[in-house]
Amino acid sequence: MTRPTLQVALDILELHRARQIAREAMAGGADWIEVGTPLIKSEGMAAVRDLREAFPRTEVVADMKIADTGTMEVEMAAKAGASIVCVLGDADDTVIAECVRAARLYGVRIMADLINVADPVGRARELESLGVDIINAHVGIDQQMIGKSSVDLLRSLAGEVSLPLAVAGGLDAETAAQAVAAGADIVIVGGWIVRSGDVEGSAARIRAAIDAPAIAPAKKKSLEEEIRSLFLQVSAPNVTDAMHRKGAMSGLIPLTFGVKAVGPAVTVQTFAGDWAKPVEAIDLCRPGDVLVIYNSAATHVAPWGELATRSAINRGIAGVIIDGATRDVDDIRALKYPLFARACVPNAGEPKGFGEINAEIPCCGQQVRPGDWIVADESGVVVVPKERAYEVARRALEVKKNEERVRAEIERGSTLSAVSELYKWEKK
Ligand SMILES: O=C([C@H](O)CO)[C@H](O)[C@H](O)COP(=O)(O)O
Repeated sequence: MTRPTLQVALDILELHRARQIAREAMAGGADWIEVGTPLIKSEGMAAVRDLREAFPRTEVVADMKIADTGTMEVEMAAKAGASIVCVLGDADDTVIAECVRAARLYGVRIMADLINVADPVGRARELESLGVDIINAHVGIDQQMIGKSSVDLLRSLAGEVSLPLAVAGGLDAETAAQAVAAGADIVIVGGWIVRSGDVEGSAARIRAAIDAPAIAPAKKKSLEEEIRSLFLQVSAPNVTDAMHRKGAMSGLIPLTFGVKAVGPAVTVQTFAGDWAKPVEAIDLCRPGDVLVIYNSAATHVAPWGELATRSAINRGIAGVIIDGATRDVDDIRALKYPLFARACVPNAGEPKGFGEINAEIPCCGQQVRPGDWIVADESGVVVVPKERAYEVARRALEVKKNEERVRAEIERGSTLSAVSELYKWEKK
């Protein structure tokens, strides 16, 4: 088997950072450099020129995602120094044919990207007959967030075309190895390398994985397990960032430090100090649920305390959020239990039995339905609509990964303003 090619996709907005990240990725074992679409949109052909100059002996791939004016775009990328130019596989045949003609004239190759193509196998065959040089089984970043897999797309193409096959979309060391086992000649990795805090090390891990692909049988998780494991890896701020600054409850205090609560909500609506429904709800929760209580935002009387907390622990409840007050905070802290409330007050209420369990409730400025996901840590509490839980969890992990490389650059002595070219990107 020939050694698979590792193409690092520089999906970075700032050229000075892209150049340095490319150096580190090459040191880790990358073969080809891709000037990613976001970099091309941010810096134009200057980015292709710059990276060609910095890496004179490397294949430089311009991810132009050409949709029209094939000749003009291939020509500009080729003249700037690209040796491979990407066209959308979904572009009209006239565009593909023009790209191929221009590529022959300028001595470059064409990679056709199957992102969003309805019939990938049929289109890959057509693209081959139109003369493209490489087919890319690509699942875009937004599509990855709803669980689409580039390795599955690649598998569907195996043996269908005789062109070299590339694969791109959310690959890490494990899935990159699976892609090679499924027939990938070129493995394209963006985020997992370029957003990592250790770019060289991450590239080296992918290199090792694709050079000797050892496939461990994947353990299938349920969707709920998958969502939980993703949310456990991120913070509440990562989650609101992923939701375009939505979902955060306001006015809650984390009463226990160093703990986190993640899980689907069981909701309780009740009147100030009436603790019957909150305590009955404990027995209805499944292990891993989060109990969310609307207690009329009252801060003078508590529907919750130590004995309820001990009961919640016995049921495996992941945490409790109260739009209202709690008492027994010292005991609850000693139990290291994740509890978030508006206030602490010693007054107990009474078990009158008003209210209901598992109806939609307001909670600290947000609406919460049973089954919506809660992510709570020392920064606060976020609610995620159940229909978008997987997607938001994936996006939150992307937010976290994005911060890793930026953090590493600040640790090396830079500042947030310099790393992000803040003045340049202020709204004009
Ligand atoms: O082509 C890409 C995407 O459409 C953004 O331009 C990425 O380079 C490609 O998906 C690889 O990046 P990751 O998915 O982050 O590995």
